[in-house]
Amino acid sequence: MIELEGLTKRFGSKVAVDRLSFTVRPGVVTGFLGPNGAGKSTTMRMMLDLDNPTSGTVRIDGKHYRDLQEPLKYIGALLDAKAMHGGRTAYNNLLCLAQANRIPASRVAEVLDTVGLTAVAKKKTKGFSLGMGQRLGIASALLGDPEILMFDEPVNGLDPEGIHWIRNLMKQLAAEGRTIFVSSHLMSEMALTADHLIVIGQGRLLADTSMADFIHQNSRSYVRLRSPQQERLRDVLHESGLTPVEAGNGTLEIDGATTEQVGELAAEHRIVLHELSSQRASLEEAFMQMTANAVEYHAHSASGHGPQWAPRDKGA
Ligand SMILES: Nc1ncnc2c1ncn2[C@@H]1O[C@H](COP(=O)(O)OP(=O)(O)OP(=O)(O)O)[C@@H](O)[C@H]1O
Repeated sequence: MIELEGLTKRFGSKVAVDRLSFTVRPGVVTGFLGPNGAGKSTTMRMMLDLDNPTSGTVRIDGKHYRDLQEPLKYIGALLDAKAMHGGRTAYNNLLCLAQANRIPASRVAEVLDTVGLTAVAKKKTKGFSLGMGQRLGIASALLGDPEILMFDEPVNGLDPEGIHWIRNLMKQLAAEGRTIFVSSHLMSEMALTADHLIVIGQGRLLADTSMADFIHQNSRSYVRLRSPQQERLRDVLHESGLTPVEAGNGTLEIDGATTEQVGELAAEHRIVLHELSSQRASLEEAFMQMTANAVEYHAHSASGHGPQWAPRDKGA
């Protein structure tokens, strides 16, 4: 378990992390979301004692990081996959880390196997692709067999097979009862991986909720339908107090209705339906909706000369 209480970090006059309090629990994958510059990396660095908080605390299984004996056995992290020694082989990079943390050398081969790098174990890492570097970074996080794992943008540079692999790995580690904390900008991927979400904007906590509740609370849900008898259907819907809206391609959308309600109404009036579905916005839409006012930079698209980045008004 990771517990943050009033965690704050200032860089000069810039408040990068602003009184963050939340708990990352075991047994689930917790996604960490926020627009660029929201303070995610700074928060993760403070969790690992790589940055000192200006105020507030982080506890790892009830203790400060610096009080953990052999911390890699408590918490493993992938923050910067390029942080390996390029002149050393994959095996030797991990062996050095293992020896420095009193982890048995036999564990190196195990984690190389877990991440699929056994065949290149004896190759120097400077020749590694981005994806291989990510896998090696994940191997180093797993080295101490920790109960808590933290991944900053783990799918960065991975191909579809690699993305699928890391998704399953995180789910499997969570199912083993471990605490998994992961940041990503890839919303579609996060939607498939995380059970719980922590969302921050401009250093502040915006949401600490389940994935399902987050999408439910921050997006529109509606019923979509198509019928070859659209005029008649519209009349029937209106008579029942519903307000269908034309959505193009012969499709109607109705807010505040259920598929059961609309389906039964259509059947009652012997109206043929070619489509009847319940629609919910994606995590990406919900995220954009929630963080709209917490994005540091927005593109001006009206110029016709490509995006120009400009600071947004940072009121409340
Ligand atoms: N060492 C530093 N000195 C000064 N400002 C910093 C420093 N590190 C981060 N910041 C600022 O703190 C804010 C939060 O940065 P951080 O990298 O934690 O955000 P992030 O959510 O990880 O962003 P991204 O999604 O772009 O990686 C940003 O405004 C950044 O410019």
